Amino acid sequence: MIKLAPSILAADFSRLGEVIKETGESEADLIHIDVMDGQFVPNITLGADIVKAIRPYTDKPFDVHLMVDHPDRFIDQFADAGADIITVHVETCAHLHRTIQMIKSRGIKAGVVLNPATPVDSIDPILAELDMVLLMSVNPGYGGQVFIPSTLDKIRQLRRKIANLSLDIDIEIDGGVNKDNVKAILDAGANVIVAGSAIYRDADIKTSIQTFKQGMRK
Ligand SMILES: O=C(CO)[C@@H](O)[C@H](O)COP(=O)(O)O
Ligand SMILES: [Fe+2]
Repeated sequence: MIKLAPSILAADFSRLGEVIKETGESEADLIHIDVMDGQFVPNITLGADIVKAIRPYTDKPFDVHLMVDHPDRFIDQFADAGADIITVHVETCAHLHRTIQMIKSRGIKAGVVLNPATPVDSIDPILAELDMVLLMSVNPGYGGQVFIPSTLDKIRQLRRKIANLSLDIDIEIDGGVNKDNVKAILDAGANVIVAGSAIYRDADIKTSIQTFKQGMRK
């Protein structure tokens, strides 16, 4: 199933509750929440207390993308705050299998994120344990960057691998996705699309999401 996960990183943080409510009333399938620690990535965003504060504004699943070193330290906090999916970067996990088990032990979905320079093969041993693989199509840290075209080959490679193993795993793409490149990304085999600036740049969030989803269905 094809899904859209608007990234609130590009939203107006001064009215975050309202933004979550409007996104919740839209055709969005998930709400993508970028957590950055100023260590693994050169930027700081928000923590579990903010996720907890916005949780009452919608029932849509929260897709929490952890861009933090040693993510094991924060999994319980984000699960308690209301995350439905937690993804961790393979580049940050010394014991990836343990981290994935920690997430799943909380009864929520678990995914792994790969930076643009990290090969798809690096997660072969853990693939069968995952609900989702997130392929970064920019180097993480900021919204509004340009999509890296070699991501398309990684999507095809990963989709082939998943099909060969008869697994049921979502492929999510994050970074620089817009109405002009989203079809190529879906055609390559991705099924979950993160979009930040392409969605929240417009004041009318619901219409922006509706239009973006129409473009995904074409
Ligand atoms: O994880 C990240 C950035 O590190 C993303 O989720 C961005 O928030 C996507 O923003 P756009 O590239 O769509 O503006
Ligand atoms: Fe993200």
